[in-house]
Amino acid sequence: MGPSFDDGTSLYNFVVRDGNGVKGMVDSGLTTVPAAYTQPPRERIDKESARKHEQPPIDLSRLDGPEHDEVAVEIVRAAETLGFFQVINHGVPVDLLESLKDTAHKFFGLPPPTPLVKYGTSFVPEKEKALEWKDYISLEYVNDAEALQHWPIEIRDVALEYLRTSIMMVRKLLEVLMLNLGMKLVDPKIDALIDKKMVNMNFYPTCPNPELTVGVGRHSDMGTLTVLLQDRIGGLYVKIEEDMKYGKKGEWVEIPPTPCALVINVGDMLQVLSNKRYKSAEHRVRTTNIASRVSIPIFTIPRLTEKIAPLPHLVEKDGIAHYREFTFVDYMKNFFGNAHEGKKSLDFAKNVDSS
Ligand SMILES: O=C(O)CCC(=O)C(=O)O
Ligand SMILES: [Fe+2]
Repeated sequence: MGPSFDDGTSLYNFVVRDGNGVKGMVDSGLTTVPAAYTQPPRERIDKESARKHEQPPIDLSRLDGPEHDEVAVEIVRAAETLGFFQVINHGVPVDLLESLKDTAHKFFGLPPPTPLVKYGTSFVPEKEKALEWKDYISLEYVNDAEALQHWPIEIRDVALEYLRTSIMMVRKLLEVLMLNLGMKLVDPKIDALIDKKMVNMNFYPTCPNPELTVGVGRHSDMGTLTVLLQDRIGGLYVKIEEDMKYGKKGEWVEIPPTPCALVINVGDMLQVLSNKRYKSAEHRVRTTNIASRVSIPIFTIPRLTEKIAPLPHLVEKDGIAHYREFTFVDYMKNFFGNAHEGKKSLDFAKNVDSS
């Protein structure tokens, strides 16, 4: 008889303690998802009704030429509207993107236990509505030497190269976005906003009941900017915050997999600093019964002790501060102390006077 996934303890033991992951459940021949992974109806994803977001990717190589200002406007527009956009000619080698996806598939194909891989979400049943259909590994970057020492050997070299090349791009994007907010940026401020970096590898195993599950539930990213590499399977949906030419408020649009492109999204910290101009959009990921999917995000977050608040001259201009000042570490504790619930994490920083 195969393992039982009906009660929380044996599920936890199999998936987490014994390191089999969601993938291990699938490989054991499971035909229906266990109750713990079944989402309440309002969280399920109706993939038929989601349209694709059809904005073409932004060509970042144009930032270095005579069209710099036009590209800067495209970046700012994207951050102010959907909060998600795709970029090409981003400086991250295209063959590296391919090897990252291959490496992720191979890594998650290794027999368990792979001790550094975390399975499911927080496994705090009183907080989670239902678990996510996902296995992942999170690599925190402190410096090259520590990464070389602690990151799993199978993935560390490609992950480091990805981080190195992506961060140069993140810096350029942040300069454009901050300059548009009227901030003359000296490098140290940018550095403080992207002081901490994490490379995650997400593996979404094939799911027997994709209509009942989510790969990742509705959330916004807590940091500054996120870079995301997705494979060709697709399934990343973003919620539109206000009516725009390609969609209506509240509608979900899919960010279509685009060859050679990276996805960029605004995190909560940029929404706060910009006093709500830039959108840290709610997003989620569906599962499929066709094939497993990998995605590889880089999260950039501020220094833990950094004080975050809307920029004072924006508050003056707007006549209101939509957020109060807080220390980033407190924001982070609140973020991880609660289950994903859309953009609720931002309530922590909301000013009582703000609508
Ligand atoms: O897998 C994806 O496409 C997105 C994952 C995501 O939103 C996250 O890890 O924060
Ligand atoms: Fe995310």
